[in-house]
Amino acid sequence: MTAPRQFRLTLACPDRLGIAAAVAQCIVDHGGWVQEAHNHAETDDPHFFMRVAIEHASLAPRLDDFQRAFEALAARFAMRWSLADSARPKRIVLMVSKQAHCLYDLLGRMQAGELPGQIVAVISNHPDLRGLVEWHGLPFHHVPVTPDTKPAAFAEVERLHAAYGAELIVLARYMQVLPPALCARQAGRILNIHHSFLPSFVGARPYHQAHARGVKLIGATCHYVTADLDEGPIVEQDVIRIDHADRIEDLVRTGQDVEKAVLARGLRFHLEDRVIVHGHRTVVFR
Ligand SMILES: Nc1nc2c(c(=O)[nH]1)N[C@@H](CN(C=O)c1ccc(C(=O)N[C@@H](CCC(=O)O)C(=O)O)cc1)CN2
Repeated sequence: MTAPRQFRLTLACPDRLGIAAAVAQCIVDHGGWVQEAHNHAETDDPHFFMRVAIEHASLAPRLDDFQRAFEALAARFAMRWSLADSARPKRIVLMVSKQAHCLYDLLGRMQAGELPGQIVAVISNHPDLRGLVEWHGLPFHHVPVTPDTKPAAFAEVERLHAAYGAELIVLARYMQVLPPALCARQAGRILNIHHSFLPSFVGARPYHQAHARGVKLIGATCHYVTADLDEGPIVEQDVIRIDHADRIEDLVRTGQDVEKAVLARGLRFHLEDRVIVHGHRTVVFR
């Protein structure tokens, strides 16, 4: 059963009286039929966040009028907003190094029609996973990264990103640090799966750190990528219990299942326009 086609309106602005009423009125004035609505008022730093799912057929006939009217409303409330069509899946470039578990999972979800987005290509700094990707009928690009070649390598990544018309990069266990300029140009459009329950154990070897520390819970974190390693706004997290008998390889095996589930959930929230970034934090209308 395919999900009903809808527009997803998301917005954020300084909080004040009448925002929700004005938004609802603008939708009704243009025949919009609301199917789902969430809002959140941040009290510490007074800000208002809203996501409204509108039946596509109800608004489509007057879409241009609605967008003009909403632009005027947005100016009145100093709002940042976006309107997405659920029938136009976002184009995704996956990046991976050698570990395949998250790539396998996302390719499987794509194959099963579960992923509300379109994977258009895979980029890796190793050749190892070419066969798996091409078996799924997707283009694979091997872009090696060494300290000397890093600037040219990421220039090639950005060229491919533009060539595929990508709207999202997903780091599915990509083990190279992205340069600040790329992070800035694609702010809010790069997701990473980090194999720890952040802010604990940043870096490339969190399972080793977790084992050494003797923690009883390990986890994974899906976050937007910024120039500051593993510091980006968090979209989704989860944990799983371990114990004294677990060796590092047991943590890696157990953790992989959490990584796959957290990345799939975080990616779906982004693809369904359920995430609004606010400074260093996110509002997620699950
Ligand atoms: N600008 C950013 N780039 C990346 C981030 C990020 O948050 N900001 N996350 C990483 C993923 N990651 C952990 O989740 C991670 C990957 C790699 C390293 C690291 O230290 N890499 C070494 C090389 C390691 C190797 O070759 O195996 C390095 O780049 O020198 C830390 C954390 C993806 N990129």
